[in-house]
Amino acid sequence: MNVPGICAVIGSGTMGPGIAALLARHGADVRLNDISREALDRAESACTAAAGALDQLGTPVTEGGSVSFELDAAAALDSAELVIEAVPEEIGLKRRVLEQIEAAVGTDVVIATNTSGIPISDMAAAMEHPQRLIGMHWSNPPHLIPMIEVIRGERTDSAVETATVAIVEALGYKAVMEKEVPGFVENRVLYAIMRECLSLLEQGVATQEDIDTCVKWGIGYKLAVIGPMRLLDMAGLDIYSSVSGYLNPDLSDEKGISPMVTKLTEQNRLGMKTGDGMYPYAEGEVAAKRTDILRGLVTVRKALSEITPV
Ligand SMILES: NC(=O)c1ccc[n+]([C@@H]2O[C@H](COP(=O)([O-])OP(=O)(O)OC[C@H]3O[C@@H](n4cnc5c(N)ncnc54)[C@H](O)[C@@H]3O)[C@@H](O)[C@H]2O)c1
Ligand SMILES: Cc1ncc(CO)c(C(=O)O)c1O
Repeated sequence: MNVPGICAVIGSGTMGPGIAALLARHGADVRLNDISREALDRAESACTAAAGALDQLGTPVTEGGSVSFELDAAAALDSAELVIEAVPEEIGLKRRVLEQIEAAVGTDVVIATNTSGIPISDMAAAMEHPQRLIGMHWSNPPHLIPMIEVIRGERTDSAVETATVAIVEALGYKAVMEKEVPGFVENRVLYAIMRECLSLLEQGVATQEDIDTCVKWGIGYKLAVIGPMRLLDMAGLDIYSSVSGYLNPDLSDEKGISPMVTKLTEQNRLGMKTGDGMYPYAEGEVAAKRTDILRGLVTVRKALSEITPV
C-alpha cells in the first residue's frame, strides 16, 4: 500500500508539522490544520526544518507531495483519505475534534489519533462510526523516530488496523500493534523512567546533568542496540531476580505528578517552548539545542540502520 494521496493533520504544534513533512515526503498532499494562525506560521518553518532533517537522513522524495496550511478545518478535511488528529492531550477536546472530523469525511476514511495514551475506546465513545478510529502514536520528533504504535479500540475494525499498519510500513517505519492500556507501551516505559529520574532528582541523589548522563550512556546507548527483553537474557535472569528482589520495593511508586514538575509548570517554565524548564536556556540556546538533537538523531539512526538488528 502507498501513503494515501490526500491526508489531513489536525493540530499543528509540536507533532503536526513533522508528521505532515514525512507524509508529504512520501508523495501525499497534506493539509495541516490549526485553530491558531501563529501555530500555522511556526509550522511552516518547522516543516522546512523537518524536510532538511529528512534530506540529511537521505529519505527519498516521492514526487507530488506538498504541505498546505489551513485555518479552515473543512478545507483541510475536504476529500481527505487519511486524517490524523494531533490536538492537545485533553479527552473533551479530542472528542469534539473527532466529531468535527467524522462529520466532514466519508465513513471509509481512517481517522487516526496521535494520543499519547488515552484509551481509544474512551475517545470513540461519542463517535457515530467508532470502527474507523485507531490509535497511531508517533514518537517525537515524528519525522525521525521510525516506529509508530498502532492501537485498536474495542470497536475498531480490523481492516482499519491492517490499513494503518500498511501506511506505517509505506512510510518506511516499524508498526507495533498493541492492545489498549493507558499510555500504551512506549509511554508506560518512558514514564516509569521519568518518574524514577524525577524522584532521584527531588531526593538530591544526583543532579539533572548527572542523571541525564547516566541514562543516556548507561541505558539509552545500550537500549538503542538491544531491547529490554533481550537485555534480560544478556544480563542473566538470576541477576535480575537478585537485584529486583531488593530494588523493586525501593523504587518510586509516586501516584501523582512530580512536585518539582508541578511547581515549574505553575511558573510557566515548560521547557524549550518557554525557554526555561528542567534546565535554563540562554538567548539562542533553544534553537542550538534543537539543531544538535536533530543532528544527533540523524547520525544515530544512520548508524543503527547499518547494524544487524539484535
Ligand atoms: N509532544 C510530544 O512529544 C508528543 C509525542 C507523541 C504524541 N503526542 C501527542 O500528540 C498530540 C499533540 O501533541 P503536541 O505536543 O503536538 O501538542 P501541542 O500543544 O504542541 O499542539 C497542539 C496544537 O493543536 C492546536 N489545536 C487546539 N485545538 C484545536 C482544534 N480544535 N483544531 C485544530 N487544532 C487545534 C493548538 O493550537 C496547537 O497548536 C497530543 O495528544 C500529545 O499527547 C505528543
Ligand atoms: C514526555 C513525553 N511524553 C510523551 C511522549 C510521546 O507521547 C514523548 C515523546 O514522544 O518523546 C515525551 O517525550
